[in-house]
Order: sequence, then structure tokens, then C-alpha cells
Amino acid sequence: MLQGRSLIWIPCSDSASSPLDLKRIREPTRATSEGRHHMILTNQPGNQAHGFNLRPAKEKNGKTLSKDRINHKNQLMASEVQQYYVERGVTPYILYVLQGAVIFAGDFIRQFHKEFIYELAGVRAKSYEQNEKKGPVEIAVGQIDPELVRGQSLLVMDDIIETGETLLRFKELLLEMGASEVKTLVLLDKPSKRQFLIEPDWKGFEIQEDQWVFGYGMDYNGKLRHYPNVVTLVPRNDS
Ligand SMILES: O=P(O)(O)OC[C@H]1O[C@H](OP(=O)(O)OP(=O)(O)O)[C@H](O)[C@@H]1O
Ligand SMILES: Nc1nc2[nH]cnc2c(=O)[nH]1
Repeated sequence: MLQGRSLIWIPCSDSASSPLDLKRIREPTRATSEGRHHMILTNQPGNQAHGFNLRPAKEKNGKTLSKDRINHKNQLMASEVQQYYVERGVTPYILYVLQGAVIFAGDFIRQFHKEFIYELAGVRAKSYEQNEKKGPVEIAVGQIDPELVRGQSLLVMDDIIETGETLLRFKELLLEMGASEVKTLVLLDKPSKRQFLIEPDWKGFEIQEDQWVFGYGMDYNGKLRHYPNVVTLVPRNDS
């Protein structure tokens, strides 16, 4: 599949002081309907990208979101989640929302105590294309085991909440399927972008709303999910 295509190579760094030069990704930029510029990423050589640096995402308070801080938060939240279910004596069915939550969920569940018992599944949901919301979220209902929902406690884990539609629709769907309880958990939140009435039961960080974040499972225009840290693009003058 990759035959005849040149591969892009992006060096990885978590340091705000050494922003990466995206000239290394030789792709054109284009304006979105919000006026934001973004890169069109392919493995084909293209025009030189210009004027952007990559830097770690920032919290609302301006703090940099480093991998260490994410790991620490995962430990704290996993411990709270585990305690919540153990105290109630229930086995949760944990659904993580694909694709974005794939790395977060993998890191998160490895923080659980070895004897903690739960069921786990990844469920596809999608509503964004090219870094913009394109319509109502579509959830792959067939990936959810109804036997594990009826009368059970569910936890839906997502990488990020913005409008809130994805998590709200999951919650509604699972309650319709007969769940006795649906809790929600996210790593990142852009609270002022909310359009649907839902607040996650657990959340890691509130982040600055004007940034499109990617890496750590999250996509930039469908790509770059493998990037190890949560990063964003900034015009070169702002970095
Ligand atoms: O709060 P919302 O406005 O609903 O946005 C949050 C959702 O957006 C992203 O999913 P996306 O549709 O981009 O699919 P992906 O996980 O495959 O990237 C993200 O992973 C969340 O699931
Ligand atoms: N990858 C990614 N997905 C999102 N879905 C809603 N907001 C975002 C964002 O900033 N990044």
C-alpha cells in the first residue's frame, strides 16, 4: 500500500522550547470555514508548509500538558474510578470511544489494580472530519454487547469532550439499552465549546479552547494519532 509513496518523518519532542519545524512535513495548508489554517497531510511530496510550529497543548491556566502530567492524572483518575466501583461491589462495562481514546484507554486501564475486574470494549464513533464537526455523531452500536449493558454499570471513556454530543449520545443510547448507570470520563475538556448538556463525571484537564489538539491517539485531519504527546499547531509568531 505504501509502495511508491514517500513517507513523512516527524521528530518527536515534548519541549515547548524546541518547537518542531513543520517544513519537515512538505504539505500545503488550507483555510477551514472557521478561518483556521490546517495542513493537508499525505505521504506525497507537496508544497512547503509554512508559518507553523508544533508545541505541547496547554491547559486553560497556561500550563503545558506534558506526558508526565498526563500519566500522573491517569493514575489519580484510575484510582478514583476503581474505588468507586469496588465500594459499590459492581463490575463496570468500560467502553472507550474509537479511534481517539485508543492510547488513553490503553494507558488508563494499566493503572488499575491487578485484581480489579471489569469488562472492556472499544466502540467506534465519529462526527469530525478535517478537524471540524461535520454532522451528528454516528455510533457503531453493533460493537456494544447488549448482554453487558442491560441492568449494568457502564463507564464511557473518551479522549476529549468539546460540544458534548459524542458523550451525550453514548449515554442516551446505553440508557435506552437498559443500563442501570452510565458514567463518563474524559482526559481533556474544552468547556466553553459545549453545545449539549453534559458534564463528564471524571475529567483530566480543561484545555484552552482555541487549539486543535492531536497526538496521544487524537487525530490531526485523520492522521498523526501516533504522536506520543498531546500537541497543537501554532502560527510561528505565537509559539
Ligand atoms: O464533544 P464532541 O464535540 O462530540 O467531540 C468529541 C469527539 O470528537 C473526537 O472524535 P471524532 O469524531 O473526531 O472521531 P475520532 O475519535 O475517530 O477522531 C473525539 O475523539 C471525541 O470522541
Ligand atoms: N483530535 C481532536 N478531536 C477533537 N474533537 C473535538 N475537539 C477535538 C480536538 O481538539 N482534537
